[in-house]
Amino acid sequence: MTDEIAVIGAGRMGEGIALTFLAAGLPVVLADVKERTDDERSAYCGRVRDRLAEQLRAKVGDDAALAGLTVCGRETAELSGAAVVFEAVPEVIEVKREALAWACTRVGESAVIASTTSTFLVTEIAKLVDRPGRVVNAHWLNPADLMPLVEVSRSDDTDPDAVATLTGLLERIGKVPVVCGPAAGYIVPRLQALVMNEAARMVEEGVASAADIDLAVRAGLGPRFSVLGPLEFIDWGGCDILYYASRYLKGELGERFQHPDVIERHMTTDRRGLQDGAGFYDFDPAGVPEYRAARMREFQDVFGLREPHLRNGTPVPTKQED
Ligand SMILES: NC(=O)C1=CN([C@@H]2O[C@H](COP(=O)(O)OP(=O)(O)OC[C@H]3O[C@@H](n4cnc5c(N)ncnc54)[C@H](O)[C@@H]3O)[C@@H](O)[C@H]2O)C=CC1
Ligand SMILES: O=C(O)[C@@H](O)C(=O)[C@H](O)[C@@H](O)CO
Repeated sequence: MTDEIAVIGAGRMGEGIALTFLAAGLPVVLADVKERTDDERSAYCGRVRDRLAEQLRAKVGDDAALAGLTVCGRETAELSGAAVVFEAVPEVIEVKREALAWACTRVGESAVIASTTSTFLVTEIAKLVDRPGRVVNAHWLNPADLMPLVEVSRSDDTDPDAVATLTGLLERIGKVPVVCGPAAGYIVPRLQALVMNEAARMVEEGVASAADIDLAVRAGLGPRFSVLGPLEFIDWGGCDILYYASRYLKGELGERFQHPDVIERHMTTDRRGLQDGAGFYDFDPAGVPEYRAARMREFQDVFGLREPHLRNGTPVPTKQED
């Protein structure tokens, strides 16, 4: 496998992906495939290159890795050497169709094609290329160069080697790939859509100010979930707590708080979490004290990092009244 990466679309995500690979020392072809005049293309590619040079300097101390970057237009892009091609054009299916059809005429036989789409299922994206088995969705979070997670979504038709190539590459540059099926919203957008909508609803209902809701998440939910994922926290705190809380919240706030069947099953099959030695995870009783202590140390590390930031974080710019 060659080391070369191609990125199609030089916007927010395309630039962030290119920056990530360049900083890791891998060569990148960054192709701007929007129709433009020669002058527009030249100016656009120049701006992208300048921005990446500046970001590389900020990230790794110099822009030496810029030597591995080719920024080009669709007329001159040479993608045949790329092991993995990341498509990062706007979230419009016709635009993706056009860009991927173009890419298929340029990429090598064994290249993996990874779409950064936030919403389209991998089964839909696979219809837009010549060999559907080589298509995987790679959902980077924004900002792409900083967020460790990349959600990798595959379908039953995806070649397992394509998934292995992509996850191997991501791990090699220090990312944390998580593989999921072809379900709408992957993992993070699905979870965060509920959280963001509920936060907005609380502002609308006058429960608290936007700033206080955001602080509650930054000082509470966010740091906690960086140590204990939500399923681990169900086991940690007790499935019974979630079960009774869901019933109460459903009664007070509505149907959207209905728990799924699996929560009811865990209640009736002695899988309430740590207290039963089983839940979403199985716990070896002998290992539980050390497990708890280790997680508490992780909490201390996180709060050590977060405290000053929470107290002295960058203020949100506020519009001044005339
Ligand atoms: N912005 C975000 O926070 C995130 C975006 N994504 C996904 O990444 C993909 C790219 O999004 P962004 O980088 O935010 O978009 P963007 O708008 O910043 O960049 C898109 C790039 O495509 C070019 N472009 C515009 N119209 C085009 C056309 N008709 N044909 C070809 N190229 C065209 C633009 O000039 C730009 O270079 C989308 O699928 C989006 O859903 C995924 C995660 C987060
Ligand atoms: O989590 C991200 O960085 C992105 O995937 C998004 O924010 C999505 O575009 C979406 O979840 C926004 O609601």
